[in-house]
Amino acid sequence: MSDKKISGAGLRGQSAGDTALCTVGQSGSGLTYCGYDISDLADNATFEEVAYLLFNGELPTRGELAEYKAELLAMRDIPKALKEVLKLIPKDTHPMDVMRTGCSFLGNIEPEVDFSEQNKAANRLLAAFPAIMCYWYKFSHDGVEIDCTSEEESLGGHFLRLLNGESPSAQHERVMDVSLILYAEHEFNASTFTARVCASTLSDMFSCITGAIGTLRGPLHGGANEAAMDMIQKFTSPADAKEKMAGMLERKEKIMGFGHAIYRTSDPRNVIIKAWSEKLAAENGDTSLYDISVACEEFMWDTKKLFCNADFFHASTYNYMGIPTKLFTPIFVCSRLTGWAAHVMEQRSNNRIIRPSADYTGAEPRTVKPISER
Ligand SMILES: CC(=O)SCCNC(=O)CCNC(=O)[C@H](O)C(C)(C)COP(=O)(O)OP(=O)(O)OC[C@H]1O[C@@H](n2cnc3c(N)ncnc32)[C@H](O)[C@@H]1OP(=O)(O)O
Ligand SMILES: O=C([O-])CC(=O)C(=O)O
Repeated sequence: MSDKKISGAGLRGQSAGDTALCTVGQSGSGLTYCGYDISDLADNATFEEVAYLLFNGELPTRGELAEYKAELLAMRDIPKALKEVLKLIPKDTHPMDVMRTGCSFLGNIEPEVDFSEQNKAANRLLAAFPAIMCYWYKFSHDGVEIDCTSEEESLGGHFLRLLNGESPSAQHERVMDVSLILYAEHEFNASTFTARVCASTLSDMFSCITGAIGTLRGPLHGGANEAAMDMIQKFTSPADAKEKMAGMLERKEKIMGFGHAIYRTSDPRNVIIKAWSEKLAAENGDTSLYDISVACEEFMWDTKKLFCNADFFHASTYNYMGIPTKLFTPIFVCSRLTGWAAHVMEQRSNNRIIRPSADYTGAEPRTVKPISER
């Protein structure tokens, strides 16, 4: 697969516009946000700094960061009307549909009136998404109406606090922070492109993000972290994993969490999240899920030259932190919102409606026969 030409269906290999936000597969370890390598950001920045970077083009100073974090902290709670809507959504609804509805409804009651409010709208969603997810989850699953505020310093810590009702350990807070950094931005991926197409019609921020959530939901995109978890938890050992994966490949099934539309030999986010998965496995004392995941990685590379994308080791990482599988993709939303919103702003700053052409493959020109003659 490494020598496969990037062309053909799915607009692969075609440039669909300019961006100053991100490069994928070009320099450094292969992923940069506004010129910063992803491994540098994962080692030396926080998610709030990355959000600020994507929205403003520069990393914040100490003062700017403190101000930004205070602004986000003040916007974490969600309105009563939104809580009432979330309470109506059944327990067996997919949480991505909850995120989509939550985002859309917030746009009903706190609309972006004009583009001068775009940063406010983006920051509001960034601050409120953990509450939308956890309020619905805790109410529908445990019948508990949680307090959606917290004094946790980071958004990652805030999410874990709402989910578990207690402050996370420093290690878990940092893992969540790194995970949010890794998922924040990725150039013209399918969900971001959705957001940009919507933005190009001069639609509002909430519509752009709602559409992007629907696109991220699919298992070929963000939904792969959940699908990978469903798969690895069926494997009983590394040997069992290899045997069952061989069967899946024989049946021409897609193995979720492997392969990528742009990267050819590795996804730079994998090595970072994999290292955290290993640390959490050691902390947990039961390394079997990590060992199984490593066996999957080896098997897929040896047999198909397919590598883990960002999603694969996120599955074991989140599982080791006790996060329910169905919340994996919504966490991706909490992070990627930053990339989506930054692309909406960028599209608006130099807009032309996105409207490609199609090659027609249908019937030759013909006339309508009266219905009595058909
Ligand atoms: C954060 C993210 O969104 S990362 C992506 C998450 N998605 C997944 O993990 C889903 C599983 N992976 C896939 O379906 C694909 O690799 C995608 C959607 C990510 C990329 O799709 P494409 O760009 O079409 O893949 P690509 O052209 O590299 O595929 C090459 C070949 O490898 C096969 N292949 C690619 N990924 C996989 C996989 N995970 N399992 C089995 N076979 C695969 C393809 O079927 C294709 O075979 P073919 O040439 O016989 O048709
Ligand atoms: O770029 C892509 O096609 C998918 C991806 O990895 C992402 O959105 O993070």
